[in-house]
Formats: sequence, structure tokens, C-alpha cells
Amino acid sequence: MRTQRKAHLALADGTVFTGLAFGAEAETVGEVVFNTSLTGYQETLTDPSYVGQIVTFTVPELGNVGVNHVDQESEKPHAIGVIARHVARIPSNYRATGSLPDWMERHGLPGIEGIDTRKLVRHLRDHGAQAGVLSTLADAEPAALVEKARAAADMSGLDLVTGITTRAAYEFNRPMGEPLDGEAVAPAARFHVVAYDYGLKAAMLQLLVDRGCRITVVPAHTPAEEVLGLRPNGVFLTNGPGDPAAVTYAAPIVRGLLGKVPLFGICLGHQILALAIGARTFKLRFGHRGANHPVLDRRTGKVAITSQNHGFAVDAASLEGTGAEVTHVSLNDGTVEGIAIPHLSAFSVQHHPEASPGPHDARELFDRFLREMEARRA
Ligand SMILES: NC(=O)CC[C@H](N)C(=O)O
Repeated sequence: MRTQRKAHLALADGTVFTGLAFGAEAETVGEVVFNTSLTGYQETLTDPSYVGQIVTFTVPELGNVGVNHVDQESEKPHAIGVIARHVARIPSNYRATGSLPDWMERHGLPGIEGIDTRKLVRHLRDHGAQAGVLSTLADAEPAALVEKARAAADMSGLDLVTGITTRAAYEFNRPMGEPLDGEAVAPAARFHVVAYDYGLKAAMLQLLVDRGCRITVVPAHTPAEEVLGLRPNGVFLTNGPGDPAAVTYAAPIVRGLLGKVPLFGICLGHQILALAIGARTFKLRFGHRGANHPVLDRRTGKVAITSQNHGFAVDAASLEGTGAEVTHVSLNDGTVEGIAIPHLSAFSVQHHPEASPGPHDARELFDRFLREMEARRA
């Protein structure tokens, strides 16, 4: 049997973890974050919101179900490194078309396993998400990696959307469960939704297709007038990577749409809607990433267990006087999880009603968007 190479993870504060390498032989620099979800590593790794991030999975064994063609949220992985306690080499699932380590190797994605991931997560929780270097190169020197981690830029202030948004508009018509390169459905005529692509996860659009929407995806920089010229029934603002405040062109565009067409935003889309009405965002200490985050809907009193993946949040105090109402709050830390501006038919949530991976408690928010479009039409 081949001996497994060593791998190192060095954090900017000087902490070093040494374990075993899997996936690609490479060195990667980014923000080290953790995700507590027990399932869905392929969706997580292909979610473009993870651009520039090295993800620690707290699940004790990663890779059991291998990889397949259906669980892709985009064409390729966007996370830049994987940290795990233990990785399964032989997948066991009827949908599996390969193993996680082979897939990572093919995509140039390095991984480290065999480290105490609980210790790492407690460290990130206490000291905050921070820059780190993950190296699976044979000649890596831990001290040099720490220096590189220290020199790495913080992701605050960086616009990561411009590099990832679609270059040209296109029609999206894949239903849920259909691979991205699979069968399209005949475009439904019920509603036409224009989706601003800030780094979209396919599941969001698939759930709209399932509900009878025809979708035009447009680049993040598309002017409001151009979008209104497409005569949409509603505009959807997607998730995406990085600091919302750094995507400076997005909020003025959304301001130009407000009140003219129903708006629904998720995660980065939610943060951009908040910025558009004059609120502010800030960076959370270690973010919310997982599939069991309780969120209270203040209007119904109901709690949904939600999927989450964000490092920034909307500042509640800054919403005062904007006309927005805080509709959802996190029961873990009290931060804003959703807003609505009812008289402008606009609403958004910080969590992920599409899940992928995670529970489906919040999916009715997609139906709410349809009701808003129906009401506007009538
Ligand atoms: N999933 C997302 O859209 C994340 C939004 C933003 N990049 C954040 O980290 O807060």
C-alpha cells in the first residue's frame, strides 16, 4: 500500500495542524471556516459562496457516498481546500460515480485529514475565522506556511463576485434532481424571473423552475433598466462569495429595481437588498455554516431549522428608518436572518431555504415569492 503524504494546515495566528494528505498535491491560501452539516459535502464544495475558503467539515467521516452528477451546485468546486477527520476511500451509494479524493484530485483541490477537527473548530470559534495555508506538497515547511498565512489578505473589502458571475445572460431551465448538463424542461409560462448571478447555487433556480418559473440569469453588473426591459414578473438575487459591502455596484442597481418589481434575495442577495435600502453589513466572528441553525419567523412565531453559510450579516440597528422590518432572527446569536419591505414587495433571507444540503423547513419562502409575483400581476 502507498504511504500517505503528510499535509499541514497553518493558521495566521501561528497554530499548525499536521495530518495526512488527500486529494490534489497543492498549496492553497484562504479563509479557514467550519461547516457542521452531517451531509452534503459535494453541494458545499461546489457552492460558489465558498470562493477563497478552506472548509473544515466537523462530520467524523467524509466521503462515504462518493460524488455523483446530481449534487453539483455549479460546474466545479469553489472551496479551495478541505479539512476532515477521516475520509472514506470506497464510496457506497447507488448514485456514486467516483470517490471524493479522486474527484478533488481531478479538480486540483487539496485536503488534509487525520487532524483533531473538534480542536480546530473550537479554536476558530474562540479566535475567529482567519487566514490559513493548507499544503499537501512534499517539501512544505510549517514555519514558512505560517508566514504565508500571516501575509494573506483578509476577505473583507474584496469583491469576489465580479470574478465568478456569468459573462453573458442565459436561460436556466433545469428542474430539481436533474444534473446541470441533463434534461431541460420546456420553459413554463407562469412567471418570468430574472436572477442576478452573484455566484449562484443551482438549487435556488431549480426550485423556481419546479414552481413554474422561466428564468433568465444575468451578470451581476446588468443595469436595472436592462432587467426591467425584459419585463420580468420578479427579480431574484442569488447567494455569492465574499464581503457584500465590497460589491459596490450591486446595491445601486437593486435600488433601481425596488418598488418596480417584486424582489427576493437569499444570503448575499439578502445582504445586497439591505445595503440597497441604506443598511450596513458586518463580519461575523466565525460565521454560520451548517444545516441545523434555528431561525425564528417573528410574524408566525414558527421556528425553522435551516441550512446556513455566511460570514457576514446585516446590522440590525442600521435597518432602523429604512422601512424594512426584521422578519427572521437567528436563535443562536440573535442576528438578522430575514427582512421585508412589504410596500415594495421585497423580502430576503440570510439562511438557505433551498437547503442543498439541509432541511426543507424554509422552502415555503419560494412559494411566498410566487405569491408576491401573483399579487403584483393582479
Ligand atoms: N452564501 C452566501 O451567499 C454568503 C454571503 C456572503 N458571502 C457571506 O459570507 O456572508
